[in-house]
Amino acid sequence: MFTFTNNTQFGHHKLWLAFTISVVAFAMCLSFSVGNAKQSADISGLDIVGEGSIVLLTLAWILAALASRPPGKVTSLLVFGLGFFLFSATLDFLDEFLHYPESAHWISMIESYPAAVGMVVMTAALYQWHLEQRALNLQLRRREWDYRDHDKIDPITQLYRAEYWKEQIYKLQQVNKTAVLAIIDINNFSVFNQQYGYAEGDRYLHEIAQLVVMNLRQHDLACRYAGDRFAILLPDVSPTQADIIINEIKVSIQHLAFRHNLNANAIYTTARSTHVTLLPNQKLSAVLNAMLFELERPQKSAA
Ligand SMILES: Nc1nc2c(ncn2[C@@H]2O[C@H](COP(=O)(O)OP(=O)(O)OP(=O)(O)O)[C@@H](O)[C@H]2O)c(=O)[nH]1
Repeated sequence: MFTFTNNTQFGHHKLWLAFTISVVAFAMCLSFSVGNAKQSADISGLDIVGEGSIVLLTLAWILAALASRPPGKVTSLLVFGLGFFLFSATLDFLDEFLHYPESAHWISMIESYPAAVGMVVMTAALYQWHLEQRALNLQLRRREWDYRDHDKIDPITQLYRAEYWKEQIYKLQQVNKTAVLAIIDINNFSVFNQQYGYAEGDRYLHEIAQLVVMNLRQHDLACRYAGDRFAILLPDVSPTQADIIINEIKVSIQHLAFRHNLNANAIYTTARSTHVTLLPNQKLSAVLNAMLFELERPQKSAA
């Protein structure tokens, strides 16, 4: 759930949290200062549930936006818009309990205006969000294709897991496309873990993942296959081009100078790989088994 820990953005939004509390407090002060309590016979339980839920859900939306988003234009517009909406919703909710004298009928009249302003501001926020997402989509190329499912992202490498890779392969096969599949395996990674610890191993895997992504073309895909293995999908590529790309990834990994703690001496590693061209009518599971078998063979054969 939402907490103030590193996993959420709350820590950056103390002012917006204060703004949200102030909006509710201001609406309450305004209503209580001019309204008188209604007789219980005039209070409708159904309206209280309906309008109370709108207030609670708007608050939940604000908290969700603040928990998930970094500070910036989109977040500010979203929370500002939702804040106006919350103001109207709170007034609406409170007038279920309060009766306003003739002289204070303006309060019921102004109730709907902040909501309308809030909607306009939120529309602007959503437009800005769309522009922001277009920029982010470009950064995500080579890590994510046309379908987002955050549950399938591996937290260590920040790449999608093998399941996603396979789904994208099936999609290519469905439209009769040929593609090259590759698996890259880091050599002797268990020895690295033993020497430097699992946490450093995680950091190493993360850095290798960045390298793999950097070496791909814009429309390729890199995923984490399992353990110290990376899965790559190269559509629209000739066998020679695929050879070059995969070889360059391995050379990059070989040149990665990983530094453990404050140690100036770099640690280097090597990787081996296997790749095949998958035709639309081939069975992925059979091809994958053959690739994994190839990787397990003595290292010369899958170099
Ligand atoms: N740090 C870290 N290690 C992992 C993770 N997942 C798997 N491993 C380790 O990766 C190692 C993989 O071992 P092996 O499959 O024998 O691979 P290897 O030691 O590279 O051996 P070869 O591939 O034959 O060279 C094991 O020690 C696993 O514990 C992970 O998420 N983080």
